[in-house]
Amino acid sequence: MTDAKRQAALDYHAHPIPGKLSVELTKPTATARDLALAYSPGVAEPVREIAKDSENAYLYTGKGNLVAVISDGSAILGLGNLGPLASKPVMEGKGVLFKRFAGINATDVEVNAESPQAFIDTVARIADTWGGINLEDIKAPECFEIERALIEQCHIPVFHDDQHGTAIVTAAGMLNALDIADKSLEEARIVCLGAGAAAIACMKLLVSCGARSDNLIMLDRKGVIHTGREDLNQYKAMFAVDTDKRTLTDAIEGADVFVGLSGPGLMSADHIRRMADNPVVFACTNPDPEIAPDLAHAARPDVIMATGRSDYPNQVNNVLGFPFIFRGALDVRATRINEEMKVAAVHALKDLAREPVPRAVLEAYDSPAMSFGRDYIIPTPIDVRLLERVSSAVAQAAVDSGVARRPYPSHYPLKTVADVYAS
Ligand SMILES: NC(=O)C1=CN([C@@H]2O[C@H](COP(=O)(O)OP(=O)(O)OC[C@H]3O[C@@H](n4cnc5c(N)ncnc54)[C@H](OP(=O)(O)O)[C@@H]3O)[C@@H](O)[C@H]2O)C=CC1
Ligand SMILES: CC(=O)C(=O)O
Ligand SMILES: [Mg+2]
Repeated sequence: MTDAKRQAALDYHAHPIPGKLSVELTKPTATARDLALAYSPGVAEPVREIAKDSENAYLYTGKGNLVAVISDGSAILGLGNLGPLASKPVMEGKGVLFKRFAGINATDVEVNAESPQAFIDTVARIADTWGGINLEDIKAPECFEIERALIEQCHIPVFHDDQHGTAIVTAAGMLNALDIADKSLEEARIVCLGAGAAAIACMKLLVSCGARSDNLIMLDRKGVIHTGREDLNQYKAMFAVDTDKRTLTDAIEGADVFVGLSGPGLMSADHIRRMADNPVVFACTNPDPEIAPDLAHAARPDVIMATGRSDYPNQVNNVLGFPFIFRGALDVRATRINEEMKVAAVHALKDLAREPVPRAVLEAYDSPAMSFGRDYIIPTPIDVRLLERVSSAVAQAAVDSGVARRPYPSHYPLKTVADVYAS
């Protein structure tokens, strides 16, 4: 990043007031009567109702439209383990995206936990406060057990965004990219650099969408994950293949797809030159991808290239998923976010990319034209139709799969965030 851009980012966060979110009032507070309703004595009435039946919290408090974004700061973007407080700008940022794109109020919570169990205990004790929990930037393998335990212990949807949000968006983009390359997921030879939270979940979902495990090579810091290794945790071991390939240079030879969920600058021009025709490269590490798009395009004019960033075409980033997935889940009061809901989100995203792009998106991206093709494999986050399509698909899947506690919303489809409270 240039010095000017770095300073612009710091100024954006510092001015005119520090941070990116604030709390707003939803009720009048001007008069003594208002205060007597908002606080003492009026507030005692909803207290009594919630004590009688906890479901009344959805009626009398903001719980039903409130998501916690919770992190321990152990895997902040691709920056590594920088601790809970340093993760706060990202968690506030996720809150901004929840509100801006799906009308969901979000509180960020940064937990200083000495162990995964301490993290689980802390979150489980306060979970009832929210309508849902979005776990964020927690490193593997701890994230898997943390998510499993919290899903079991909490009565609200718990969703590790770096796993499932990323996997949903990656699968949608991948199906479209391979279609454009005239290849199929079933036949594609895939290399995944990274074997952490995002990589494991992305590869699991690609396999359940049709990719063949024996066509897939995953690498961690020590190289190819193969059956001869004795240092693999159970999550990596699921992807161990019987091969004599050991390095990225070995693995990438002739590959159709590269997915990077690892660290900055780890893919070279030489690597990309070794790939098959029309290679699909998702260099998704944030903020600096495994290979810069300019370098990738210079090395391979036939590349179909995506990054996690907003300033290049094809942003494969979980921002396309989590706001709308939680919107749909909250609106039917789903008990969890299950596989059916995730698959519904994949198809809604994939299909939307094939439709004409609204003028508002072209203006926001200062682009004369965008249409389904190499530089537009997935919708942009600014596209208001995501709210309509993804939230509806997720809510319907929740109802159909039996995890919804409310019927499909009568005020759906949502056309803008202003429709959120229209029920
Ligand atoms: N675009 C998007 O929407 C998203 C992008 N990401 C990106 O994915 C990356 C990983 O995040 P996450 O899964 O949450 O983090 P984790 O800490 O869970 O996993 C990181 C993985 O990257 C591997 N890795 C790190 N450095 C190297 C290296 N030099 N060579 C090979 N492998 C390496 C690690 O290997 P080892 O296991 O050996 O330590 C580990 O498997 C981040 O950069 C993040 O920004 C994540 C979520 C969403
Ligand atoms: C996008 C995101 O969640 C990450 O890079 O961690
Ligand atoms: Mg993240």
